Amino acid sequence: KRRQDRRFPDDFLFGTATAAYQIEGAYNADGKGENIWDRMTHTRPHVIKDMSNGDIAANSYYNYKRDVEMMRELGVDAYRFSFSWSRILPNPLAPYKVNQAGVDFYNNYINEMVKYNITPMATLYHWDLPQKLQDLGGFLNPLFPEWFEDYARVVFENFGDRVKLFLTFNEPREVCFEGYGWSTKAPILNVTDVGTYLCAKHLLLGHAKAYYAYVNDFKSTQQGQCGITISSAWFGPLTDSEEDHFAAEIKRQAEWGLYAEPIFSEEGGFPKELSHIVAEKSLEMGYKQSRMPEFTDEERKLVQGSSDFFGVNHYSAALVSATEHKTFNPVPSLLADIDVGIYTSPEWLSSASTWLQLAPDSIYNALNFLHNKYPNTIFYITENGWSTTSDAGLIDEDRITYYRSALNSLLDTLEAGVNVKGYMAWSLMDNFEWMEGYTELFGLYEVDFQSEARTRTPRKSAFIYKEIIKSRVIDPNYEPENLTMWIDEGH
Ligand SMILES: CCCCCCCCCCCCC/C=C/[C@@H](O)[C@@H](N)CO[C@@H]1O[C@H](CO)[C@H](O)[C@H](O)[C@H]1O
Repeated sequence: KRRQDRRFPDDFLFGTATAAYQIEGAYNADGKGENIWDRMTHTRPHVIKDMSNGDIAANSYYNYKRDVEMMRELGVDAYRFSFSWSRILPNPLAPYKVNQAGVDFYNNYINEMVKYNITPMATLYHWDLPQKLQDLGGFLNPLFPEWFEDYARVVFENFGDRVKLFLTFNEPREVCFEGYGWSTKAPILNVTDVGTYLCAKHLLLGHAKAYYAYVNDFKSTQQGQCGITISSAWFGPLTDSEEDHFAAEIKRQAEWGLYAEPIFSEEGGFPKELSHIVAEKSLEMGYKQSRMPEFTDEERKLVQGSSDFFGVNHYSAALVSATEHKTFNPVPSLLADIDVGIYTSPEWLSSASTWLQLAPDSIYNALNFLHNKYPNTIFYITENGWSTTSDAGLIDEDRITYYRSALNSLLDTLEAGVNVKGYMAWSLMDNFEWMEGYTELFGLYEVDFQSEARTRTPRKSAFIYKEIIKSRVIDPNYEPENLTMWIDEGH
């Protein structure tokens, strides 16, 4: 039984997170260029569950002052948001011609945060690739690392005087596997054999080039830090058998090791066992070489160590079996390569999202594992949260249960000596949930998508999170008196 007076350190950064395409709207305002989500939702609307899009979303491009007011209401220390590449560089091949209106928007947004002592944490890429780059192959083009470095330099130059925490990419797995190796995120390319692996290599090189651009040309004056966010669900073995332990390890390598190992491991390069499996299967199937590309020595060294911290998006867990619960997958594909089954317990509380359950101790299991694998690494939890259906309303008891459980697991993690410096709740407000449109909502604040103003109203969970941030303690019995929000003094 956990003690109830355990505290988060005073300097621990509590915040919330969002992403440009999911909240900003203004998809074609003031010179913004087209991105892959604009193109996909406009030309193939049926791929989104409710045929919706992010054209207006929460309209944060115009509502950003209200958004910062909500941050002040919650009393957050930090706010994680992302830049829209095509808003800043409508022609991404011409990085010397910025869209001043886009730069002004982010300047105003950041200034409003800084004015109220809210630390901005900025992601350079949260899935909204300029369409022009996709027309040239996107992450599959070997020129991608150069395009990304050019864009990163524009961001550091314009915003690095006030932003001290940068993240290059949000969730490489979702970019590469879901977008290129599968069809569950734009650009839904479904190149199952090589899409994930080629994208992973170019993404990692782009990350490393941006990181060293920061380290060599900006860090000494700006004094900030630059990391990457990797989705790190927990995958443990279904049984104690050796086969299931190995299956869980291979699943971890395929889900996040593919992106973490080249940066954070001592050896560098893609994960060993997974590389071996993919190489073997590729040759058996008549490929000339492994479908997983190699890094040259120079590339491996460039990527290795290219991060000041590890951003973890953590939501859930699954148990992995070498023999049970398998599904049919296209051959060849990453899922066929690893050939394991996954299981989630019916006893775990379910959210509105098929992939998201409250799996006990999952933060502790994932972070402790990563800490042991990559000792001395600094971690931030850059996303964690819970979805409800669109008719769920303001009294969101399941979300409260989830947040209390997750934060208790985080306290266990801190007590075990893992160096976690912050926690960003996903999300500040309801937003466009990618392929699920507006059918799954993650907001601490409800957004009325029927109103022109996109009115924001705090849910009960917002009051619970506010109390945790203020007291640094998780009181399981705390109940707000009513749902009227206020701003505390000093915020
Ligand atoms: C269809 C049957 C499913 C069975 C259950 C499977 C359970 C698997 C559990 C592990 C989940 C692994 C995939 C994890 C994905 C998430 O980390 C990730 N996609 C979250 O991305 C962020 O999500 C937010 C909310 O979805 C938000 O949209 C944000 O933009 C993303 O960064």
